[in-house]
Amino acid sequence: MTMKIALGSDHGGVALKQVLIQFLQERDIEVADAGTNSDESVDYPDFGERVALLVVHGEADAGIVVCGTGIGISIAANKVPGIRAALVTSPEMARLAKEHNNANVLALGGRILDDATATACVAAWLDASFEGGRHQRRLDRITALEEKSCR
Ligand SMILES: O=C(CO)[C@H](O)[C@H](O)COP(=O)(O)O
Repeated sequence: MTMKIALGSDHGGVALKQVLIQFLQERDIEVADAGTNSDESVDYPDFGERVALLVVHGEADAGIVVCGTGIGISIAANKVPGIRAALVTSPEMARLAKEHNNANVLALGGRILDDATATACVAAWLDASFEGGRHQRRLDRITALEEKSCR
């Protein structure tokens, strides 16, 4: 079955988002582009929310969010219960974000990473598998924390 990934960015991440869309399509991965699609200044929480909702509603298998640093848009995506957005700057972090954290959203900085490093991060995240075990116990604690703080 084809995997579907939702991508969203602000103006600081739009150029990298386009590079990543092409990279994913070359790997036969279906893409849902949640915008933005120009250099015009926009607010990253809107696009972090869009991607996060596509993922938690099951309309995408996972998401990628990009802003200038990746910081703001990852904070925004992580406000949606069920999202584990990981901001990474290296392929090793990206691999561990899947193996240990089962990150369902990858966050990248369009003004921080060059295209080759960013695509290597995405490849490492996609190719890795969640290890479960002690890591699942910790994710269960995060889910419990979400439920506790939403009450
Ligand atoms: O990285 C970001 C948030 O973490 C944004 O992309 C950045 O703050 C946008 O800045 P500006 O409006 O000056 O282009």
